[in-house]
Amino acid sequence: MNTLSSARSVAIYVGPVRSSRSASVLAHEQAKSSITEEHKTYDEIPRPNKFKFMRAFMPGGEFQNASITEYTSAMRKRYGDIYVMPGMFGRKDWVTTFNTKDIEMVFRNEGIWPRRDGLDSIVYFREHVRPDVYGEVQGLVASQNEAWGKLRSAINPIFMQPRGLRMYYEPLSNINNEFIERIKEIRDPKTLEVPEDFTDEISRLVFESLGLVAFDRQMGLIRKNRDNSDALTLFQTSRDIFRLTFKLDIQPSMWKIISTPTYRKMKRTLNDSLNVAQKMLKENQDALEKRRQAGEKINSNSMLERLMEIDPKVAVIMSLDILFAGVDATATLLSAVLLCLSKHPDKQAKLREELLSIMPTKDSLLNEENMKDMPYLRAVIKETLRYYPNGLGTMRTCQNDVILSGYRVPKGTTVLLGSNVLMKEATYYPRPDEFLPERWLRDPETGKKMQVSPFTFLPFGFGPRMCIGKRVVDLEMETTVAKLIRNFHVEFNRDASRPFKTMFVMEPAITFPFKFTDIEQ
Ligand code: HEM
Repeated sequence: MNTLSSARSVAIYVGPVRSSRSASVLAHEQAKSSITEEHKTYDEIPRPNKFKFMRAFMPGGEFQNASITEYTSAMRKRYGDIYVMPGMFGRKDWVTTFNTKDIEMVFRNEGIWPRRDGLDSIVYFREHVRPDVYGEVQGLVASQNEAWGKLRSAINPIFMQPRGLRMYYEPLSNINNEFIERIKEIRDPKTLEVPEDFTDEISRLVFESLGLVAFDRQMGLIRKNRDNSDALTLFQTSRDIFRLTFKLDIQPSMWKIISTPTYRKMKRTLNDSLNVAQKMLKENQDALEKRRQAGEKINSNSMLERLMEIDPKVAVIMSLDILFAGVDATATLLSAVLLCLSKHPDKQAKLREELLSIMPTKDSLLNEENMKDMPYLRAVIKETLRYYPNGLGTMRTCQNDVILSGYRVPKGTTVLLGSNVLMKEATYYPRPDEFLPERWLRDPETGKKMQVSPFTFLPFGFGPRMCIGKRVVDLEMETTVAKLIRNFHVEFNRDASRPFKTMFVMEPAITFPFKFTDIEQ
């Protein structure tokens, strides 16, 4: 069955997603007309020797344990703002660029169905190992071209409109209350510090919140049901997939030639998560059916039910993608916000002042209305995304021939866009090493906002293929940070000179035993 055109599915718009077709055609024509023989050829782009590059990732090699930001920065120093990372073992060359004009050029020419390759091991699993489940619906992270366009058009209204999120304020508040109880339970009564493995607690909180969106239920992993085995499988697998895809798809790997232990682990991990997700969503469907049969009129309009309306298969795939794409990135962002506020107590006090005016009591409920009045909270989160960039940037496969830094780059080339690295450069952000949420607010004297090059602040990507979870992240981060800072004064009394490393996305490199002191009022 073609799941997306089945009779019960919502009307699906087959066309450009958000961006205008004519704008993209125009950009393509402009890009084409400006390519001349005077431009340097693709082969002239600086690059390391393929075998030397491969050896650098082997035991004893320079990049053996390097994060993606470490090895791309080392290469940038050696080759400049644009270079080729040679392909190997069935993976194509990737051009990497740190030039804002190139980044803009690639995005402006991304076409109506922007293509982001790079997760080949997941694509392979979905296409060849479990076609029985995925069939024509590969999910947003893995599909391309028209198949991606159809799916994204169907799902966009569910994720990108604020009204879709309204119903989550109350259950999210319950989850945050549970997290606060958990902090009080586990912190040392004398030092008020939480245990070293607190990042696991943060991940459980984020998993619980995203699980609410993905599976319409609270799994209980924070306190009530910490050993829930299905939930633990989903929790663990969604985190493992990221690490495995880094090893298989970003670092040189031979899995396309021979079945490596890492690929076999990936296959088991993907199968395990799929089995649990299918089981859970079947339980949801059965429970709904029972209520329907009992004469209940069901109109919860949750995100999951709206996905089910499109197709139950889309719901399974999307639920898994929410956890895979969302848990680690959001959990690390929350650790980073707490760290920034701990290391900058003046900013924390300023934020609390704002919170006290909106939340007179510690259990004041947050809603769409009062959340609008929290500009400093939003500035703190935005500045954390700049201060601790989550990864290098994103990728696009060029849909047209383009000129990047004066070189002719042919259609079909994959380009790694290193925009996140630019967020720490003084050329674009004055005083880049200072944590200054104020840079995102209007200057009280001039009334002006900082001018930022739009192609240097893209933590959620760009254009029709940008992160579909951005609004969910905003909701989750804003409600949780507000609740925590309203309840506790947070400190971190350890060295935090290198707190994160970026393998595929950023992850903690140290433990985070924060100190949580209750706020009196
Ligand atoms: C701090 C947290 C997060 C960050 C920094 C982040 C960042 C990103 C980035 C940079 C992309 C690529 C965008 C592009 O290529 O233009 C992306 C894609 C995606 N993200 Fe997120 N993300 C986060 C959380 C989430 C969450 C919570 C969800 C789910 C609710 C999610 C779902 C997705 C999906 C499904 C895609 C693929 C979209 C597509 O290809 O159409 N992300 N994210």
